[in-house]
This record gives sequence, C-alpha cells and structure tokens, in this order.
Amino acid sequence: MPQLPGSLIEQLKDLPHFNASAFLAAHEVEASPIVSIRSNPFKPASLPFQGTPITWNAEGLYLAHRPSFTFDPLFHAGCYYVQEASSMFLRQALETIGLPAQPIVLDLCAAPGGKSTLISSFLQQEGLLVANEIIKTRVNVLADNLDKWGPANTIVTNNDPRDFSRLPACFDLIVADAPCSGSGMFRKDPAAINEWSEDNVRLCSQRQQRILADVYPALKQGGWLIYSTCSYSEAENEQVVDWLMDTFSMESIRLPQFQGIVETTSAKKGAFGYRFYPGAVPGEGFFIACLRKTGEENSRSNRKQTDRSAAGKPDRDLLKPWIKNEKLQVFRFNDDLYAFPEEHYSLFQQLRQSLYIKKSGVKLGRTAGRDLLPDHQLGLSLLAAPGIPRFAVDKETALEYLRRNDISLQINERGWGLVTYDGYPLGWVKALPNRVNNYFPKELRILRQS
Ligand SMILES: C[S@@+](CC[C@H](N)C(=O)[O-])C[C@H]1O[C@@H](n2cnc3c(N)ncnc32)[C@H](O)[C@@H]1O
Repeated sequence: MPQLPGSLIEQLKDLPHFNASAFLAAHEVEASPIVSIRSNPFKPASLPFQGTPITWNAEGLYLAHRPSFTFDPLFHAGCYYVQEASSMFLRQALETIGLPAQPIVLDLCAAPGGKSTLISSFLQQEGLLVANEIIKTRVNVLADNLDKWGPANTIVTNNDPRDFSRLPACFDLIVADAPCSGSGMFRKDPAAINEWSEDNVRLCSQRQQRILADVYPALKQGGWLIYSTCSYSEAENEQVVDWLMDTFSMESIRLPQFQGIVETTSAKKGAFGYRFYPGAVPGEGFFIACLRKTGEENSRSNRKQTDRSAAGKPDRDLLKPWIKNEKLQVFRFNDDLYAFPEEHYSLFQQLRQSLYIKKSGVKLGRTAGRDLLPDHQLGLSLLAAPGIPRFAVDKETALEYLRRNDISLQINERGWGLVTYDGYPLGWVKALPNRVNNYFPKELRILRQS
C-alpha cells in the first residue's frame, strides 16, 4: 500500500473525533477488503451466504469472504446488489426525511446504480425514480442493474446536471452522490493514492458546487437534497454544504447516530454531516449530508401532453398473457411496447421533452404481426404474468444458460418461457419441437469459464 498523502492526514488530524492511529492502521496492510451485499426486497431469495447484518441498513449484510458473484445465478437474477457498506447509510437519510406519498426522486450521479437500487427498494414501487448518469459509456450498466432490480417506476436518463434546470420544482428529493477526489476508496483502490492531489480536491469542490447549482432549481420547495462523496476532504464535504446554505435557502437535517460514524458540524453554518472512517466503522470512507429547501421555486405549468404513443386495444389484447394486470400505461415506440406506471405517465411525457431517456419503465418487447418477441427487461421485471411457463433449472444449467450456450430442458411445452433458478427468472428461452433457443442477451453473457 503506498503511503497516504501527508497533507491529507494533516488536515484530518484537526477534525473532531478523527482517530489517526486507527485510520492509519486500517490502511497499513492490504487486508482482505470488506465485502457487503444488499438484498433485493422484491426478489427475496434465500441467498447462499453467511453474513453479519449492517446496523444502519436492514437489507445489508457483511460477508465473511468474497464469493464469485459471476457464478451465482441469483446475482444475475437481481436478487442482491454488491455495495460498499458505508454507502448503505443513505437508507437512514431516506427514513428520516419522511417523503410525501408518490414521491418523485432524482438520483443525479447514478451509475453504476448502488444508490439507485437502494432508493428503488425504499420506494416500494410507489412514486418515480429518475436515475441519471452524465457519462454515456456508464449508462448501460446503470440501466442493466435497474432492469434486474425489477420495479417499473424507474426512468434512466443520460443528461448533464444543467439539463435538469429545464424542470423547475420537479423533484421531492434529489440525491447527488457527486464525483470526487476519491480518498475514501484508498483502501480498495491503492492506485488512487498516487493520483490524489490538493489541486484535484479544489477542482472537485468547484465541480460539486457547479453540479449542485445546476440541479437546485429542479428541487421543489420543501424538497430534500442528499449530498454525498467518498472523499475525506472538508473542501468537498462540509465546505460544500456551507456553500449550499450560503447560496440558497436551505436548512440542515440531522440524521440518526450510529456507533463509529462521526457527526460533524460545518464551520460556517453548523450544518450536520456524517463521516465514515475505516478503522472506526466497518466500511470505506464516505460523507453524507441532508438538507431541505426552504426557498421557493416556481414549477412550470403542468402542460398536458398530447399522447400519440399510448397503445391501442390490439396491443393491449396482445399483451394480456404477458403482463400482470396492474395500473400500467402501455405505450408504443416504433415496433416496441413499454409499460409505465399509469399514475406517473403524464410526468414521464414531460420529462421526455427535456431529457435523453435511456430506459422508461419496462420494455415489454417487439411486435411482429400478432406476436410479441418478449424483451429481457420484461423477463426480469416484476410485471411478467404468472401464466408464462417457467422452467426451473439447476445451478449448472443456469450457468450454461447465462453463458448463452445451448441447454436442454425436459419439457412438453412449446413456445416462450422463462428460465428460473430458485424461483427467480434469468431470461427467456423459446422451446421448439426438438431444441430450445437461448435468448439471454449476448452483451450480458458470462464470458469466463471459471
Ligand atoms: C460516486 S459516482 C456515483 C456512484 C453511484 N451513485 C452508485 O452509488 O453506484 C459519481 C458519478 O458521477 C458521474 N459524473 C462525473 N462527472 C459528472 C458531472 N460533471 N456531473 C454529474 N455527474 C458526473 C460519474 O460518471 C459517476 O458515475
């Protein structure tokens, strides 16, 4: 492990409750890193791990060692997400603030989807989650992770934070897990130590302020902003919170306290922040603060959109055997059919005017005449109809399926069905008289043999 930057340690030594020797000891050896997962409440499988509960998130579990997630079919079914334990504290902020019914939530810096899947679990299929990622090459992994998670009340967008200023007073909650200098990840990624510099901390702090200023108008009056980083630097944490409270009308929200997590108050405004130091908590470095907007923002009039894409009766009839009868708006885009929660469909149409949308609800499939070619998203969603044939397979067959190899199934049915492992769908197959076609997406297949 390279030596930690001296100037960073000097700055930390002045902060209250920073235990330098425990912190340095935690960084001294390349100890086997802490591995933690968060289970998916929508797919409550019995997971093949022994673990210890994470105190601040009931869905989180520390694992005794790192298993091979790639070769666990339940990982591919979306039954859990591998997430760093400190980040799971976001759950405490969500529980504290008391969102209104049917909340509209933006996760602004969302890829690869750790916070988004956590928020999705918290929402329990109510409200709407917009998960945004600015970097195009990172959007697919975000969308894939949310497809696996299952709920339909999700949109994935690929926009710059400034694009959200076109949506004044739109969101009840904005989560900004900002890009940062990354000191909190030194233990997991020692190479980052040599890349750290005070100049970069300064640049990150300026970028964080720019991101927050850009997105601020999109927050409703009375709405909440949760700001987090994986940096230890005050310039990226408490000082950004001070800047927010200096620049905008916001108040600080206090969160529950847990052993080892350091509650700080910012120098200027006395705003609460929560610091996670390795050596003090079983997790990596993390900072989180929660604020509430007290200033006013005029929302744009709710312009009624003329909907030219809502699916007609023939499409709805076609879909009957495929989707559960829930409150869904089905719409068509070219040859593809999608399902979206009815309650938020008009907001979705507004968002569509302003944002580049990568995933909208659940893609059901492509129509070909009077047939549907079902999409992988439908297979992994919570919408797939119970009447769809399900083919339960053992672990070995599941892995062959996930490699996109040919599999054989002892079945009499013909046509489309879902391959399941421990009751959870992995994807589609089409059973023909003498073979089974594997429709697992090529780009998601397991490439390794062991
Ligand atoms: C800390 S990571 C997010 C991790 C994610 N929230 C999670 O829990 O899985 C920060 C994200 O911000 C994105 N990002 C980088 N520059 C940005 C910018 N100028 N504005 C908004 N997001 C940016 C990065 O691509 C990255 O995905």
